Amino acid sequence: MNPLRVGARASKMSLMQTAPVLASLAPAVPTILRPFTGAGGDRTKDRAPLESDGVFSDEIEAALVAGEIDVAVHCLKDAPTLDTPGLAMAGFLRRDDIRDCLVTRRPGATLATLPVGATVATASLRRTAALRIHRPDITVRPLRGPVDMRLQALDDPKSGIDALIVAACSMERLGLAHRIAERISPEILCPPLGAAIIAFQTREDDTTTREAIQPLHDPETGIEAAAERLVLLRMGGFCNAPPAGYCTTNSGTDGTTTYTVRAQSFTPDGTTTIDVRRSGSDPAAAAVAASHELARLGATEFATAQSDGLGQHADARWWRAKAPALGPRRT
Ligand SMILES: NCc1[nH]cc(CCC(=O)O)c1CC(=O)O
Repeated sequence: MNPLRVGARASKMSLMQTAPVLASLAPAVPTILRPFTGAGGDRTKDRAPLESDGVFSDEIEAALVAGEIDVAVHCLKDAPTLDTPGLAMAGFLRRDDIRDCLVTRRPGATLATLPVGATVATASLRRTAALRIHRPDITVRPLRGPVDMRLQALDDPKSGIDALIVAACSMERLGLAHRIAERISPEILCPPLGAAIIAFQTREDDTTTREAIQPLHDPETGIEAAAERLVLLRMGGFCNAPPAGYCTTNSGTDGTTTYTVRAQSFTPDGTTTIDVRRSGSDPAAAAVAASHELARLGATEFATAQSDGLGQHADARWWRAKAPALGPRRT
């Protein structure tokens, strides 16, 4: 068969997570990798625009639509919530560890034992909100850019950064799992919808390519991914904003499978959190039920307020001005 032309972001993490996948398709399916150096890679400045829907993937999707590549590799977390017309997700790799992790400059510290007043670098609203709840003494320093560049900043003693919070799977994909100081419980820091899932996107009508990549697809992850995208769709969320959450699969000894969808929304100053779980044998129904409950408790207002105030999310005063209208802490 003709080689599959695969498009992926050119960051170190993207290339390191994509290369083994390509290798596993050979020799039956030869592949050629085309790296894309789009908007996502070099936004290390904290005044860069928020990571809104599709900012990482627009350029790769355009090449896919134009027929310049056959497969796009995305972190599902960064992929557009709505399928771009003519394109469709064709497979999902088995999910990695969904947890975020703490990476410290000096070994040994955990979120609980970081010194009072330590500086933790993250530009994520979700991570900032969790820090404000669990460690209000910590100074949050906005830091964007590829994970390997954030690590360089951490390791530079002049940066004054004591720790980072990044996805555990991004450290694993970079071959840096040994630098993980603590894998943070999802009860303390809820992962984003679509975390730790690598997705393959093709043209919708390209059955040849869709079949060629089927050996890579993990059905359980596919179901969880679909449930999580449904929550995102219903809540109007996007990569760096609420809601957070995930779907888990539990196979009972009696042959039944139960899906639990957790969904969470919060204000970044940590004053208000909504955290819901819905379970059932139908993952889509669980996702819809969790979304309804989140909306009923006011999360849609959170999401709207978040997207109104994107540039100001680090400004606690802005949040205090908005938060009273959103009601007290619910759960
Ligand atoms: N926004 C950057 C990004 N996009 C996906 C991941 C992690 C990998 C994944 O969840 O698939 C990361 C880095 C991070 O959050 O530390």
